Amino acid sequence: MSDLPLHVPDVDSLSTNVAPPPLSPAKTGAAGGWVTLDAADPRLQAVNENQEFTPDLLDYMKNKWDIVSRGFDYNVVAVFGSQSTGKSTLLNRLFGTNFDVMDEVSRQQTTKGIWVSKAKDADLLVLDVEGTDGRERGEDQDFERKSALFSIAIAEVLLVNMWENQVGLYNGANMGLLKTVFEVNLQLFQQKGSPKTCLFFVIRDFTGVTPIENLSGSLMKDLERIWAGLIKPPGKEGSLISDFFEFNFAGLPHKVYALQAFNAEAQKLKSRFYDKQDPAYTFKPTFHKHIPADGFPQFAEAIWEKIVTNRDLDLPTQQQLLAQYRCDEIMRVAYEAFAVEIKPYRNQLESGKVLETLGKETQQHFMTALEAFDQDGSRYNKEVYQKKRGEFKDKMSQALHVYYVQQLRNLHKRSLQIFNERLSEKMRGDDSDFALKLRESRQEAESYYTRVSEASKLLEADWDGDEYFYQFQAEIDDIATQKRTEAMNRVVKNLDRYISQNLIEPVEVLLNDGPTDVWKKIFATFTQTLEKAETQLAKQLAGFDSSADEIATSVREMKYQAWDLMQKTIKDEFADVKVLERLRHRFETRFRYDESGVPRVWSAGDDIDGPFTRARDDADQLSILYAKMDVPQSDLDRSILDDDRFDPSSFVVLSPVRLQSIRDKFKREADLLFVEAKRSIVVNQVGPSKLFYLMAFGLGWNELVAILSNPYLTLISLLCLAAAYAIWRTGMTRPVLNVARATLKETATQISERTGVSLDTVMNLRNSATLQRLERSASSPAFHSNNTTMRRRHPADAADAQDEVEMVPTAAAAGRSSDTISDRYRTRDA
Ligand SMILES: Nc1nc2c(ncn2[C@@H]2O[C@H](COP(=O)(O)OP(=O)(O)OP(=O)(O)O)[C@@H](O)[C@H]2O)c(=O)[nH]1
Repeated sequence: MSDLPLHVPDVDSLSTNVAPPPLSPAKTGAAGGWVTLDAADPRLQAVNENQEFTPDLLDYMKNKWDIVSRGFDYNVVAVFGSQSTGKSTLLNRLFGTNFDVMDEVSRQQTTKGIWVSKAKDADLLVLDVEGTDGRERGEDQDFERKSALFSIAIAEVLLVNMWENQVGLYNGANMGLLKTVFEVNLQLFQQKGSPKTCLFFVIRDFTGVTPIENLSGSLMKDLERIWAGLIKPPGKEGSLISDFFEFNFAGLPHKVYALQAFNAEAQKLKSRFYDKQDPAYTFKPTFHKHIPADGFPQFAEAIWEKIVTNRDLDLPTQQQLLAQYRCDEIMRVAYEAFAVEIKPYRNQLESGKVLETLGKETQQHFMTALEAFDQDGSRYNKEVYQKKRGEFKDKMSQALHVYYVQQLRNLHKRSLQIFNERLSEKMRGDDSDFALKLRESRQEAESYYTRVSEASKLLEADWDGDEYFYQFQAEIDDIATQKRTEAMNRVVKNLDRYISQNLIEPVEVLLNDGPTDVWKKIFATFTQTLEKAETQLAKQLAGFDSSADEIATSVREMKYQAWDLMQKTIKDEFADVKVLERLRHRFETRFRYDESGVPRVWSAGDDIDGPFTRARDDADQLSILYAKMDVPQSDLDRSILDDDRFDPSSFVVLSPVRLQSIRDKFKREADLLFVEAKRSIVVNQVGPSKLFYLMAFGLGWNELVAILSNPYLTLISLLCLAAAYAIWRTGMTRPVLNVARATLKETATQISERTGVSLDTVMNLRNSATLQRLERSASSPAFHSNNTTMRRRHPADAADAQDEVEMVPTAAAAGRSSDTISDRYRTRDA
């Protein structure tokens, strides 16, 4: 802080000591916007009309004012107020400066820009600032805001100069301007612990009618009200105006009409700036900005730069405000009409429709609304109008963008539908050329999407629908992959069908025939089928744009699946029952039929044991043949052998234990068939002997003669013979015998009822005798020599055997082929 001299120069002497300042027109002829003064003039234009900061401040502070070496011992005061309110006069009076004072006659603005000078006899920098509300700048408040903010930021004391009659006025007292300045100052320069600034209100032409306390109270109310309305930055929301400012007030009487009083009050006021002992001394240490004097030029320049580049000060003029208000109003009306016009599209779009003419129609509504806005809005401030026009276009564009997005969503669904429909049409029942069909369907769907989405755009807008299109493409990719997989599965399934048709039946036939090279033939069939299937698969997969790798993998998989199918087929075919059936079939074919395929009817003396042994051994050999796939594994396709799932043990079809079990079962069945054959001989042998006929003839001679000698009996006998012949000739023998049997049965029933003997006993007399004979035959040594494993039969088996004996001649008589053997087995099993 400078030690200002205790002597306060007399204001009158100051005014007389200072040479009258030249009028401004004489000082404004310099180039580059700077006002040049002669070298002796100690004033400097710190900021010119172009808002440029002087490069000479340091030079002035050093060479002209000798203040640069004062460290912190200097002060800064600035003035703020409306134009031509005597600011420069006040400064000159108080601080002995020689700022320009307005010419009374022309009454034109004097101070332009910001001027700085040093106070006489004090280390005090004084800033004279261009007045506010000047007619020269009109509505452009830009500079006055910046200069006021600059003054508050760098000065410890800001003299707010105003006429007494301006107190209480909002604009007249520059309250609006101060509000803006406070707001920006708070944002830009006020930190926690920042020094306060003194706002020193100097009421000019003060009459004293209203005491200064009342005027100051009124001003404070206004100031607190505008402070309350400030937009305060975060952290300072609850701050008070007194946190940043202190306030002083002083009244100066009319300079012309009360000159003496003016001089006296000016002298007192001056004392408050010069005399530290004055109780009302103004420059308190708390106001000092703590900038050393040699850094002040840089500090002031930096502050100015920050202010001129701050956008918050770009506030509108009255014209602009009016234009804003009117344009907003015009925009509101135009937008309402526009909203009504476009509303119907919303409902249609929300119902999922694709509106192919959406872009064209909304464009028309857009242009109509814009024209309505232009018609009225264009009459107002061009800058504001253009800005609002842009806002209006944005607003309409945003509303239509919602429609556009909904349209794209609907379009997405519709285009996918088109894709699916086209692909399904092309693929109907035909999976060939899948890739080509897919490409065509996709192209159709995509071009539809692109065409409609482009047509849905607003010409003025820069909407980007790419993201939606990519989503659409991604979904097509997913569907295409799914369809491709489905189609490929169908191809593979068809191949599976082909393979099973060409594999299962031939394998079954080969196994039934059982040639000695059965496995070789089965493998040959398998390899042949695989080769054909591979060719077919490769050909079909080529239509899917499959890579060579993909095809190779599919072929490998197909081959292994074929092998798996063959294994399953063989497993099914080698269930115990089926193997036994085949062995039995083989045995019967050899044993029951001769080489020409004619069924054998065994008669006494026939060699049964020989054919039996050969047939049984032949079937037994077949079982051994079945037990293992008798082919080298290397015959199998390499890719099957290399597959992880391949099991080398799968070549063993029947395990030794199972094989033995099947052979045992088969031998038991063969033995049974052997017994059947033996029984059939016994049955054939049963019948009346020649002796029986001779005895019957001898014993019946008398009855024959008696019949022949009696004409009636002869006639009856002849009739019986004729009837018998007729029955024989007409093939009615069996029905007649059946009738006879039924009669016999009925007779036996009657006898049983009357005699009390059981019916079974009566009916089975003949069979029991036969059975006994068979049992004896079955236990003969010849039988046992051919069947070492045969065991003694249970009586219950013997009863079964009897039924079989009766079936043999019946089957043979019906001429059934060997194919019906299994049926007979089933009958027997049941
Ligand atoms: N009535 C009255 N007139 C004054 C007073 N002080 C100065 N004037 C006159 O008012 C006119 C303007 O004075 P300036 O000091 O140039 O006013 P200013 O506010 O600096 O003007 P600008 O720099 O142009 O804004 C001059 O003709 C002064 O003689 C005052 O206290 N009362």
